[in-house]
Amino acid sequence: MDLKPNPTAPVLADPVTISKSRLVVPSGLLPCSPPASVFSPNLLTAPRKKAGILDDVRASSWLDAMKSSSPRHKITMDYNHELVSADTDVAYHTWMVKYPSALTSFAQITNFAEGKRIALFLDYDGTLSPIVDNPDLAFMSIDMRAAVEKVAKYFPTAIISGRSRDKVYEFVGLTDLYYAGSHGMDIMGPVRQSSDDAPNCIISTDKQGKEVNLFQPARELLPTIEEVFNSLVKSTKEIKGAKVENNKFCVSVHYRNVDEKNWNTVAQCVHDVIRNYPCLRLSHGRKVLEARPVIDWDKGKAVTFLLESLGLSDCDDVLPIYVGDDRTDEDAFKVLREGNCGYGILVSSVPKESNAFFSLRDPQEVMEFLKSLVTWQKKKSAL
Ligand SMILES: O=P(O)(O)OC[C@H]1O[C@H](O[C@H]2O[C@H](CO)[C@@H](O)[C@H](O)[C@H]2O)[C@H](O)[C@@H](O)[C@@H]1O
Repeated sequence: MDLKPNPTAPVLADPVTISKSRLVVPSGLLPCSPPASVFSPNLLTAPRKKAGILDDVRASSWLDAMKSSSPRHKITMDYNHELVSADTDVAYHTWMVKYPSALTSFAQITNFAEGKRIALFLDYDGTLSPIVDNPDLAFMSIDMRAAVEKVAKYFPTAIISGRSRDKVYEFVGLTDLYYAGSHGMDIMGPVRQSSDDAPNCIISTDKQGKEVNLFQPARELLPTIEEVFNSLVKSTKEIKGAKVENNKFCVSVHYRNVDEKNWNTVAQCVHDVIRNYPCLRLSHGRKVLEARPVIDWDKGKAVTFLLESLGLSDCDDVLPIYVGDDRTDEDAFKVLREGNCGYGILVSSVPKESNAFFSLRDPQEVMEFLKSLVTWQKKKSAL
């Protein structure tokens, strides 16, 4: 799979993912379907398909994607590239013309927010916490936690992560926020006025005993995902550095610490397991392959869902801002861009094609941005 930017292709399209979902997602649930179908109860009716020769081709295309996303193989413009050189510094400044810094454009953002309520959506890894080798040690700093806590006092704030909801809650450790785990497939939010349009919602209680709404559109697949997790742990156990993470509604296979000469073994192991589960598809993040349910649900849908749940879906009164660094965050950027209703902010220290409007270099700048929002809101309230 070639991840190089192609001006004629949709931004960051993932051919493997797309072709697989086209095979199995009921037509009414395809991304272009009208919003009414978003909460269809039939999200999991994926027909069985046989594994075939195409699957081997797909396994090798995943290896290509893994290689092309490594710094030695690419110069600019892709999602897992993490080295910064003098050349890329020049490229970065050129790129920033298209994706200006949210800090230097702060006045523009807040001008647009005049008379509106800001709703804030934050990704976790690479946004609130720096990318580190061991996913279990991706802690956010004390300062960042304080900044998130403050900003959430002034603006409705949600964390939307690829991690399991419990895990990201453990990392963030703040109560006055909303949390969506598994790339938006596990949302704990406020009780909706009407759940007619969201049949996968159940009433539950949060850790403080407060009544909340739990939305888990792939709930039926939990045993399957557990099974896949166990198979992947088993099949990758001999690969030095490989790590399998159970994110509840998706399974992540990390290859950040695997010698590049063994990446093909990782790709093959993952592919060999996933090919037996047509209800799952593969996607690719920062040095990670992820198996996730074939349902028409992503971080973009999660943003729409949370805005509705919070009674904040009127674009005239609300300005949603989504801050994220990875490919799955693009779904949310796209929803905001296409709905012409909010701003996506891409966190990146290298140029990447994106549906975001603005950029921030790293979590440190994210923290500055959050603090600026608080200062701005405080000043406004004091007037
Ligand atoms: O949506 P996010 O909150 O950004 O989560 C996406 C994935 O993040 C984690 O993996 C990434 O960060 C790790 C820690 O810095 C890094 O070691 C890994 O290489 C990155 O891919 C998390 O472990 C995954 O489960 C998430 O899906």
